[in-house]
Amino acid sequence: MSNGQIVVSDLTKRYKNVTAVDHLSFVVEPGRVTGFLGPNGAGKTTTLRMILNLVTPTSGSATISGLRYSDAPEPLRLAGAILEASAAHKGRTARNHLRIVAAAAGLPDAQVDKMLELVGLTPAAKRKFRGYSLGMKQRLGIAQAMLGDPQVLILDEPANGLDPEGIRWMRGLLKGLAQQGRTVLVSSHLLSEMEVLADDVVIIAAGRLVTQGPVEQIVGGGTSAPRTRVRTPNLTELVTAVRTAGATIQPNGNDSHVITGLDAPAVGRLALQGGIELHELVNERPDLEHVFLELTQGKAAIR
Ligand SMILES: Nc1ncnc2c1ncn2[C@@H]1O[C@H](COP(=O)(O)OP(=O)(O)OP(=O)(O)O)[C@@H](O)[C@H]1O
Repeated sequence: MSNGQIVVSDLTKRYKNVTAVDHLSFVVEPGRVTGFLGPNGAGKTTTLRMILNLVTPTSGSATISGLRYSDAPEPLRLAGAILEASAAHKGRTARNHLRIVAAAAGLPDAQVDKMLELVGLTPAAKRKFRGYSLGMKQRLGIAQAMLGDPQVLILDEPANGLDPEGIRWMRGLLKGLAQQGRTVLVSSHLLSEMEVLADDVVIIAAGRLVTQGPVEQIVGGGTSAPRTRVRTPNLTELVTAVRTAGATIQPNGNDSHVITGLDAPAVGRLALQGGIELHELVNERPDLEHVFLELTQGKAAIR
C-alpha cells in the first residue's frame, strides 16, 4: 500500500535544554509539493530527520505510506532525501559515486545514467566531485535521492546555493515530480520561491504547528487589513484624506506609498472626492512572506 502520504503524529523531540519538536502533527499528500516553513530553530530539520529515522523521537511517530522508514523493505524506493548538499568522495566522478550508491542499495546500474540525465549532469558525469559547484552538488543530491525511483521526496533547503536559473530548474523538476503523483516535501527559507513552488504549506514555529493548508487558502485567509499602493503628486492632500478616513499611509520607496486599511476602490473614491490626482493605484495582495511573519511573530525565539 504505497499511498505516498507522510503522516506525522504527535511527534516530540527533546534534547537536554530544548524541546526541538513539540507534539507536532501534520499530513503531507501525494501529487503535491508541500513547503515546510518555519523561522530559524523551528525544528524543521529535526522533523525531517525523524521522518527518515535519522533521529529517534522522544515520543510520537512519523510514517511514509503507512511505514516507519526504518521498517521499509526497500527504503530508497519508498523515499529519497537530501538533507544537505550531497557529499561524495572528492576524487570520484558523479557517475561513479552514484554507481556505488546504486550497487549498495541493490538498484540497477541503468538508473544512474537516467538520473544524471534527469538533473542535467550528463555532460559533467565524468568530472571529479572536487570541481563541482554548489549548484552541481545540489543536482547530484537530487539524482541520488531519485535513484530508487521513490514515491516520496524529502528535501531540506534544496535551493541553497543555486543561482536564479538553477532555482527555476529545480522548481520545474519538483513540480513535474509532483504531477507524476509523487509526494514532494521541501523545506526552505525562500518564501517568495515557496509561494510559486508549493501547493500546500506546513508552517511551524518553536517546534509546534502554526498552520497547514493550501498556499492560496493560507495567503488569502490572512486577517490582515487591505493594503493599497499609490503614487500621487498631491501627497499632502492624500495623507489628510486617508487619515480622516481612519487608515494609515507610509512611504514605500520609489515615490510610492502604501495605505493600510483601505482597498483600491475606497482609495480611488477618496481621491475623486478630494480632487487628488493618482498616478498609480494597486491592490497589494498579501503574500506568503507577510502571512508567515504575521503568523510566526513573537514565536521565532532564537534558540
Ligand atoms: N543534536 C542536537 N542537540 C541539541 N539541540 C539540538 C540538536 N539538534 C537540534 N537542536 C536544537 O533544536 C532546535 C531545532 O533545530 P532544527 O535544526 O531542527 O531547526 P530548523 O527549523 O531546521 O532551523 P534552521 O532553519 O535554522 O535550520 C534548535 O534549538 C536546535 O538548536
